Amino acid sequence: QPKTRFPHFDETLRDLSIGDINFLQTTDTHGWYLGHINQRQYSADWGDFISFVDRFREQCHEQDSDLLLVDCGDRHDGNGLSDLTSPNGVYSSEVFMELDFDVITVGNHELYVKEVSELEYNTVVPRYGEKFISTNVEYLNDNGEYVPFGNSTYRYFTTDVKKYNVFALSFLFDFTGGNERIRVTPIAEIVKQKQFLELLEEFSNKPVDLVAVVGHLPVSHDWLETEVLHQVLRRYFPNIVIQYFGGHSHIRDFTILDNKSFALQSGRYCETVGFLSLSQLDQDNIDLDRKYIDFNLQSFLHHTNYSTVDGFNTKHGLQVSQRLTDISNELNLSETFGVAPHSYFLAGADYNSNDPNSLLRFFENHILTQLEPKICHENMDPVVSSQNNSRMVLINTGSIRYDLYKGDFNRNSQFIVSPFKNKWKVLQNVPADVAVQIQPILNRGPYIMSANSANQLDTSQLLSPYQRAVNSQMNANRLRYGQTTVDDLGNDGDDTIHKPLPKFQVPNVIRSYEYVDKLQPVDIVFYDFIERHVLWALQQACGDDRLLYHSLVQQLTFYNDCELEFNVGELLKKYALKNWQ
Ligand SMILES: O=c1ccn([C@@H]2O[C@H](COP(=O)(O)O)[C@@H](O)[C@H]2O)c(=O)[nH]1
Ligand SMILES: [Zn+2]
Ligand SMILES: [Zn+2]
Repeated sequence: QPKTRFPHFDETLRDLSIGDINFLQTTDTHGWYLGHINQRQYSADWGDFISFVDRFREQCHEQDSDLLLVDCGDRHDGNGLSDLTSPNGVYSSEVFMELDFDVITVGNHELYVKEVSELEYNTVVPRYGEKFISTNVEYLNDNGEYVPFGNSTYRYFTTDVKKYNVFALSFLFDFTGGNERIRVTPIAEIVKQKQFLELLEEFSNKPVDLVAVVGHLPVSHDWLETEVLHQVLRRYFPNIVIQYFGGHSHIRDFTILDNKSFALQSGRYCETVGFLSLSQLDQDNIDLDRKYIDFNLQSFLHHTNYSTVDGFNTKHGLQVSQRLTDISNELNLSETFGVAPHSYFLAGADYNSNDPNSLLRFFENHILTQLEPKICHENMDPVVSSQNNSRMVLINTGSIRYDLYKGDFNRNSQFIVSPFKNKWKVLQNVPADVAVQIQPILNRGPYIMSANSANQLDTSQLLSPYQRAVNSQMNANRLRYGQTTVDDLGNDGDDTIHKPLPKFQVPNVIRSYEYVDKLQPVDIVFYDFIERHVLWALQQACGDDRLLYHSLVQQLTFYNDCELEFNVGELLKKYALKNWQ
């Protein structure tokens, strides 16, 4: 980390208002513990955050208040620090675990790959002991038994200062893409199960001052699973505060479920620390504050009343920052592959109007076309038709995770832009009139969330109605671009006042199309992660011609032995080495 991490912004910061019980939330960190090198706004690292938590706890305790720390999962996939080890997360988990959490749980990114789940279960779960919980995710252990993915399905504890009794639960959304060690019971089912209802019954008869649900699911009103859960919890705890913490959709959000129930979600990628305070838990009118703290030293110092970094940093925080530098060197994260001539934006530039700054257009025109067929495994059928056919290479935009910044493009940036190690498959000899329909069909269809199911979500639904509302921030011209959140409490949640970032619609899938003549049959190449979705679209495109659909599907095969060597991140590196020197 360069020493210039302390950003000097002119913006006035909104203060946090400490209450009887206070929370700091992280979610969807995806291994970004080194901080954002290209964005000063989010340039603090995990060591700085550790100092912040310690300093803020001191402040809360001085005011006779509690501080609890929660993490809602998705700690893997999205940064070289996490994804350059095998299994991914070896070093990033070590760094993450330097911080004590009061309640912690899993996200879907701890569950795709078996080795990642094993690492998580065997190291992170024991590290946090009773604080690591999961109510609806189970792990198949080496004895062949399904056990909670965590120490237990709940945690019941008493806070240090106010001696509040907290009953904590944790839920993952209805995720169907887990590996063979994972079993997820959807919320809609678990709320009918005897064992779960008995647990609620048991604790409704114990002293409980607060029910805390630390989950990996969005908090927006249109996410129905939360509503289903809330109705059941309210039956058992009619007059107790129920506080939800959510994640997964990577936004800042706060919703009000009823007069004693609220939900906070704190963004992604170590851009945001969520803050929540609650006071007068036993009254009908709860006093509360929520803030979305930008992940930088200026915010951290401001909220802990420090004026110098030297005074603010704790020994532990500095040690963790040093460890991060050492790991970064060991993994060679700053090895450069070239210099990007300008920035490319995922949602910040308009894909539909062919904006040259659109990352997705750049991928279609220059990156996907770099893919080469390569047959290495003896038992793999050669792709016979590729030489003469046209070719489409199709990916889900969910596999592209972040903007690509002007300047140094290095080993870390490669994983930041696209970390997944998916394999390529090919449908051969697809008639051109059928092939051209695949992308539009998928883009009209539901958002691709998981490999295993045709899913239900519309991309725009990832934003709550409040997020979608037009944001009329004040004095926009003098401010810097950044997050501008509108939630159930209004538009004063961001600790730093920003000018809203441009945000354009992102399609579900993008594709390159290489052809000599548009009538030629097409080889459609795509990530195995979206196989079910592509076959669904192919079926639609074939219409009544079932024979054609079946003969195409029969020839479905791997395109190459691609593994990491040819994933989209590697193609980007290949392009940078050739064109950005
Ligand atoms: O192998 C993979 C795994 C995931 N994806 C994409 O990631 C999102 C889920 O990410 P969250 O951080 O949980 O929101 C999923 O919808 C896919 O779009 C992928 O492309 N390949
Ligand atoms: Zn996530
Ligand atoms: Zn997620």
